[in-house]
Amino acid sequence: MGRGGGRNEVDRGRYLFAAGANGANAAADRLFTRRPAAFAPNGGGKMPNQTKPKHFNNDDYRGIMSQTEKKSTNAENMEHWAELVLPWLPPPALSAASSTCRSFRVAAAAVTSRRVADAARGLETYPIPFCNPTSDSPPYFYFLYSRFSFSSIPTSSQPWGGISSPPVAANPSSIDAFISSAAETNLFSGCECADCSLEDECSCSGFHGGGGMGMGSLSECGADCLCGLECANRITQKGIQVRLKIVRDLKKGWGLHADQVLCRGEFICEYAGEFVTTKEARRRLHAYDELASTTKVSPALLVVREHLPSGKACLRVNIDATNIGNVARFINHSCDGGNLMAVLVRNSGSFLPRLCFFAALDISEGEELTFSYGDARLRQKDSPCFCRKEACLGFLPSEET
Ligand SMILES: C[S@@+](CC[C@H](N)C(=O)[O-])C[C@H]1O[C@@H](n2cnc3c(N)ncnc32)[C@H](O)[C@@H]1O
Repeated sequence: MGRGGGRNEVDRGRYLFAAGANGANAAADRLFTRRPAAFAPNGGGKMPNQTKPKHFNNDDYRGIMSQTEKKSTNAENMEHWAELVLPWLPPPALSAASSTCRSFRVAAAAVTSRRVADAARGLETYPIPFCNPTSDSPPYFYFLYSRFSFSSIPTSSQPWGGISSPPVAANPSSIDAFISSAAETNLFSGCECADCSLEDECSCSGFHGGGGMGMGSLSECGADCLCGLECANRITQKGIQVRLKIVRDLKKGWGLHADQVLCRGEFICEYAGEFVTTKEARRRLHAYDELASTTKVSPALLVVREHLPSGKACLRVNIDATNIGNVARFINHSCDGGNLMAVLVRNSGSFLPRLCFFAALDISEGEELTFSYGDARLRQKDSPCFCRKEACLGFLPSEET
């Protein structure tokens, strides 16, 4: 929008918002019922029996009416525009827009409060609110939301904080789209069970202890299976089914907390983000390190190593949730291993595993959810750890790339 155009909108918006659509209509109603003297062409005086003044016909009233209607329509248009545009803006642009006129300021405040109320943008079963008791930062963290991991950026922008239906998120089948030629060459095929919950019947299901980094691994039904999303062997494919919240800590930044009691073994969430190659992961880690020295960036690039059964090879999976991912990107590190158990989950027919979190023990409402970021290896630029556990080593584990 040009400068002049913007100013024009500002002036119109300010005036119209002050008048208000209802106020304008009410004024128009009064015009027709009482016909105040001020509108009489003779400059006033009594209008006996509420009759029309001489020389002042219905067309004059219609003219006044249509002007009033136009103003109220413009006000409605401004509000409509604000609702369409503002949810697409990242915080700096939203704040710039809110300073242009009163309608935009009101609309921007509404967008912000809807963002604070649900980090998941209506894409999960329950809203996941931001809670900031510290006031040391903006009231929410801005990122694009994806319920599941994906292999290429699905969209460069996404509305957040609007009142319309939620944005479309990547779905579990996008994982399978990233897959291997194995499925195409029919090396894997899905199950055809009548009921996959009967373990000995379904070839897809199974839990194996000690996968990558000492984690367990789990197999679930996949894209080639005949069962649907309701299948009992797709626990991790239905998104987050428990109540969570994101709480700000002065030392650790945002952290994910339980907002209900969670039982040991319960599925919490997947670590959703973008699958990147190791070369790209190295490039990004380097860039995030550089940025961290000048800005408050909080990188969320996780490297998972899965040791293959032969013991000789290892599959490395890099998941970057720094800018696009789900709320697992807020899970902080704990030196004692935390209360979450990381499990590698592979959908039948998929080559790449997904990293999923289950409750490692019973968790009370309000408790922070944490896990161990891995073996602590001191890097040159080590970051201090504030997990506040007895076992704390004093610095965060970090990946040697
Ligand atoms: C995956 S993010 C976790 C969410 C992050 N706290 C935020 O505000 O976005 C990882 C970053 O969180 C911070 N962090 C995580 N665990 C921490 C801990 N125990 N002590 C201090 N900082 C921690 C570090 O800045 C780390 O680079």
